Amino acid sequence: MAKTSILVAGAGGRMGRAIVAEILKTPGATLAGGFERPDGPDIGKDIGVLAGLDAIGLAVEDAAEKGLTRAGALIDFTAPKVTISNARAASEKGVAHVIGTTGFSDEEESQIADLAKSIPIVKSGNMSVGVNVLTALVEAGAKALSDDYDIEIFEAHHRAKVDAPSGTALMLGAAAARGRGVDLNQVSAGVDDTRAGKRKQGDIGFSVMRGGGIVGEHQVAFTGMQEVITLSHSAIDRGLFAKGAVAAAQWVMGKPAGLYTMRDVLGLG
Ligand SMILES: NC(=O)C1=CN([C@@H]2O[C@H](COP(=O)(O)OP(=O)(O)OC[C@H]3O[C@@H](n4cnc5c(N)ncnc54)[C@H](OP(=O)(O)O)[C@@H]3O)[C@@H](O)[C@H]2O)C=CC1
Ligand SMILES: O=C(O)C1=N[C@H](C(=O)O)C[C@H](O)C1
Repeated sequence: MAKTSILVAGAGGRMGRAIVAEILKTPGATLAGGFERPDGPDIGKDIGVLAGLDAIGLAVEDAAEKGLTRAGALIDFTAPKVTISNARAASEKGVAHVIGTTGFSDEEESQIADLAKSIPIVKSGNMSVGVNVLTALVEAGAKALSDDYDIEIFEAHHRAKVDAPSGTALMLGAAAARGRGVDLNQVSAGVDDTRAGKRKQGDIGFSVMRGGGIVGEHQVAFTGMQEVITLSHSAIDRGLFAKGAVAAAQWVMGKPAGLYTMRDVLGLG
């Protein structure tokens, strides 16, 4: 099998299944296989059937290692600790890594940056074109408007989402902070605290909702005393993120080691 084929971590997950389906319909993309946790319920099942398609004769494996010997890239939408362990395995085998997982600690972020010294890694909290364009709009808005406009980032997701605020909300917060020339860590409200008390001028606030099957909603509001400007993005289908992830895998194979973002993949600068 060509070393340009793509291995899928968490192939039985919500995103894993969407990614398998996207690889199978993308011209030039080949599926190297998929894996789940060793005691997972999907081990041994046909990956195509799990993705809601016909059988393709590839069974879900119980570890990354075997699949990595066949793959040029690993797409990984799992959980932070799993992704760190996969990044180590990918770097031992010299395989490019596309990371969609969110909710990393600062320590885990720096481990990924270290591993990106030996393999090319694309990492983004949101793989859609729309959100990556939206970050540029938010940065421009924050630059143009004074801190008399309160910035609030609202996100809503399905009931099974684990991390909060979402990776996308944090990307949008970082874009707003860049526009204002401030450090997000110094001005973010709502990430760790309760939001009780008056709003502090210059704070970038985060609000979170969880419910049902919401795929992903994000809004950035700039609220002044006389007007509100709202920029927003709605994800209608997970295939959106899968499409971005497969494009990232095809883009990153053969690139020099380094930590890349979807803005690099999409040529957004
Ligand atoms: N960047 C982006 O554009 C997007 C990012 N995401 C992020 O992707 C991540 C996954 O989301 P989602 O698909 O909804 O979550 P799911 O829980 O549906 O999928 C994660 C999958 O990983 C599996 N898994 C757990 N441990 C391992 C292991 N050791 N090896 C291999 N697989 C393992 C899980 O199995 P089990 O359930 O049995 O534990 C599950 O099947 C989240 O962090 C989410 O925020 C989601 C959408 C878009
Ligand atoms: O968990 C999800 O579902 C999603 N996670 C990503 C995030 O944390 O922003 C991207 C998308 O919104 C869906």
